[in-house]
Amino acid sequence: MSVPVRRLAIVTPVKPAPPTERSAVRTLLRLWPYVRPARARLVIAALVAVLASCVGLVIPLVLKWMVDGPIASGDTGGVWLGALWLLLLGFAEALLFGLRRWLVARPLSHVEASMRADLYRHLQRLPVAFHDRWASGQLLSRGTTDLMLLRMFLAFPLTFLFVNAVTILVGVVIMLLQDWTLGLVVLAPTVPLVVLCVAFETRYARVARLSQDQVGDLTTVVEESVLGIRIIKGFGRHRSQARVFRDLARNLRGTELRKARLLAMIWGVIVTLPEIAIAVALVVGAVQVADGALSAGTLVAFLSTALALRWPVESIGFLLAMSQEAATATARYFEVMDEEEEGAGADARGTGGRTGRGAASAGAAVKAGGVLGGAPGAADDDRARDAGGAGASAEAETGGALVEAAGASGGGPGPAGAGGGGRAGAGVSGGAGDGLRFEGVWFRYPDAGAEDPPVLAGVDLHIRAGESLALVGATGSGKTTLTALVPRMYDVSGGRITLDGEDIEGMTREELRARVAVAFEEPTLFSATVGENVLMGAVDGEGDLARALDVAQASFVHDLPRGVDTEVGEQGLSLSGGQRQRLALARAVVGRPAFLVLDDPLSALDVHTEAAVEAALRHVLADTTALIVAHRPSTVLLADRVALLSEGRVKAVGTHQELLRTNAEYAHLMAGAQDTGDTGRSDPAPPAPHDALTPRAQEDARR
Ligand SMILES: Nc1ncnc2c1ncn2[C@@H]1O[C@H](COP(=O)(O)OP(=O)(O)OP(=O)(O)O)[C@@H](O)[C@H]1O
Repeated sequence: MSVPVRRLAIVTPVKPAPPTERSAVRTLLRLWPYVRPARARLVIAALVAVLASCVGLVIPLVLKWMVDGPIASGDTGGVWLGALWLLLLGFAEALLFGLRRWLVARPLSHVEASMRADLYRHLQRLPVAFHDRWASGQLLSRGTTDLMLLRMFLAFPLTFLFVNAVTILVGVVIMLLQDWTLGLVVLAPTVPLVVLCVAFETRYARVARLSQDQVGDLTTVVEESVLGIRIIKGFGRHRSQARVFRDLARNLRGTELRKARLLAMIWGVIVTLPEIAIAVALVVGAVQVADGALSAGTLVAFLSTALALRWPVESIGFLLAMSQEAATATARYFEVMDEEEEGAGADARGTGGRTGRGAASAGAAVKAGGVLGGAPGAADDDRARDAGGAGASAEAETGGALVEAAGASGGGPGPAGAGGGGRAGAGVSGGAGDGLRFEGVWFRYPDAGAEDPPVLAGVDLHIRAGESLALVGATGSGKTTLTALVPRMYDVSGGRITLDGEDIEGMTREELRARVAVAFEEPTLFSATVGENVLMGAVDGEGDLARALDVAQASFVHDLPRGVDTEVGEQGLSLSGGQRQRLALARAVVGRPAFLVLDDPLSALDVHTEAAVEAALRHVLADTTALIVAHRPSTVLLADRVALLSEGRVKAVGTHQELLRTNAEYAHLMAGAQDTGDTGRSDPAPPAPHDALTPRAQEDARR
């Protein structure tokens, strides 16, 4: 039994880069909402940088004045004055650049932080189906490396592409004014440079995207290796895992080298062409000075200006490269941000498991005709709830019982239409106190192929208020999937689920999660204290911690170094599997939920602890409506009735003994469980003497 988590893959394939429909500029413009609050500072910083660059351009003019004036006339005082001006100008330039940096540092770190916070918030709200699809490393790299690239872009290339453009323009005007023929010589490489830069940008965009995706894949492997270190060590998979890592690292290195080659090429061209032009201008200028057509001071000023423009021109190559990487990072960031969040209520249909619509037509028909028909596409929660309530009461009038009518007979609704029609006719939902109902529920995972059969194909099941029902089925029959639909980890593809007659899709997430608590076989704990982990199950973080620990037989926490205040470490790996499961169970019951969904929550416990937990759980279950996935007869016996899930439908419902007698498939499944050591006892077996147990079981039993 497993929580439906992302399918395990040692290497997650690179997410293919979407076609680059947007230009880099249009992509980068999407950053505007984040940059907006910092706009004033950015503009001031850019103006300060332009001023600093222009101050730099005045230096050649002072040189010209010195060469043609004080130096030519031997005026020592004038030379000192010129030198002082040069010193002041250089100092002012440095000061202004420092000011620019100071102006942007704080607001830009704020931009990065708020983008990261938004990404995190969004990730929390994306449906489970999204997380099934996306490798965690891809998400991590978007939240770290990509955002760092964006901050660097906003701090540097964004300003300097503008500043350098203005500087080059002013410098070119100064050169043309000094000697237009020399100016034209220096300007000659402009056209080939622009053409080359455009070609470079296109090629670099592709490689930059590949590299950033590969960083994401590498992050995934590192993360999986760290989290799965026990498996890797246990199975001696160091070498194969290292090989996977090496291959990905080699690919990334190859891509980085391609980036470096492209950069080297463009930089080489950007540096060489202007240098050649300056050299030609120097020769032509020297000839003109020799001919007396140009003053030496003008030539010095011209060449100094040309040299002052070298850096703004040369830097364009890597500024473009950084901008391109920022555009890719922006695209990657918004690929995640553009994913639709789980909605709060009825209008949220379609967020999770909605891609299997085709096979879901029967259930959809039920929904359209019966329950939400009165308010299709209800725009807000209240309207949707009204619609759900109306549907529920309308159905209540028709009388009858779903499970008994359709499920127990084994003749569930057919795949297309029959089920919908049947359900619509026989559809019955009570109001308050109706318990938990699955009505013609269809489900297909969003990433399933169109030809794959749905996991659930018209499930009808009614768990009466206060009743506990065990769900039994062969492995892969869809038990975990069915339980995941109740807290809306996925949305049904068709049909509906009601709590006390109210469609769960008409409820807000908060409302739903306040009423339903879940515990899975694979318990997930967080890096927090035991108490915090358990109290996560209570709506407001408040609950009867002691009672919950008692129900889950988790008294072992009192033996931990700091009791309930003990930190459990990352994923609670410092605890045993059984201890983690008991904490997860405590978390499920701490909020005293009206509905409890337990996915084989006792599988890791030894028989005696299981018996003790079951005894305590019986009291909780007495006033809770519970759906319990069970593999073992002992867990089945916790429940009032049992439902057999097979081929996507509920094939039989009854008590354990009834089904053992009347249903061969059920008897077979339970016989299998007994063969593997379970007794199928109707009461918890008396604890065996401690010395008959494994050391872990003995320890657990003692506790
Ligand atoms: N996230 C997912 N994406 C796509 N298919 C999935 C996903 N999770 C489960 N499945 C598929 O859905 C089917 C039902 O799986 P599910 O985990 O619900 O079965 P189960 O009855 O709980 O099995 P078990 O008893 O082994 O845990 C399986 O065929 C499984 O491969």
